[in-house]
Amino acid sequence: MGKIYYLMGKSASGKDHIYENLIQETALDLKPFVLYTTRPIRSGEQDGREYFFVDEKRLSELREAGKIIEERMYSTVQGPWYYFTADDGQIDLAKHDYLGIGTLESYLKLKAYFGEQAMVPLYVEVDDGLRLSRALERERKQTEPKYAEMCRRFLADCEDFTEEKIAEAGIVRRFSNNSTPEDCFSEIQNFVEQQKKL
Ligand SMILES: Nc1ncnc2c1ncn2[C@@H]1O[C@H](COP(=O)(O)OP(=O)(O)OP(=O)(O)O)[C@@H](O)[C@H]1O
Repeated sequence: MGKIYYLMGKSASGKDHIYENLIQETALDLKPFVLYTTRPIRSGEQDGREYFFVDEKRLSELREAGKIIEERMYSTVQGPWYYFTADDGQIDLAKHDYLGIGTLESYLKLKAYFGEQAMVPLYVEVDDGLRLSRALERERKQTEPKYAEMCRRFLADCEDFTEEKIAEAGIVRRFSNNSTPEDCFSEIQNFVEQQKKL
């Protein structure tokens, strides 16, 4: 039976970067598990790669069709943004292993939906000061930097990723991304290789 490897961590902890590297590692043979969002696409992102970028009308259609596994709404400085996971036929655990990115909350809902044995959490951590400076550096490179939203995300993370919530989600193993991206990636790569042998 296949597994869903699920990357989690606070904003700017390096999930996208690690995701890209893991997906490209052909030996791991992980298929992308793509979530949906109604937030505007950022420069450098591609529809169907980081997320499926859809509008609220599409979300309503999927809701009405009973296809939503989990959904979250964030009140941002640009209005409400929805992030959601849909049972749209992309997952076939009889055939493949998958890699997704999400939150603790979505991880718990996926665990309830697909079963605990199907889910492997990959929790990435970076010291707050370092993470904030990486977030700022990343935002500066955007054509229209959204600093207020960056700050909101940083503060919201403190509530979304409390130690209690991490423990409640059953997350024990943590991967530090304080050092180089290569160090963090190779630690996760080794872990996934071990898991695939189980
Ligand atoms: N180990 C590292 N050392 C230095 N910079 C890093 C490292 N890992 C990631 N970065 C940089 O930090 C920034 C945030 O990384 P990334 O966008 O991958 O984070 P994320 O967790 O996907 O963020 P978000 O959840 O906000 O989308 C990027 O500019 C990335 O290039």
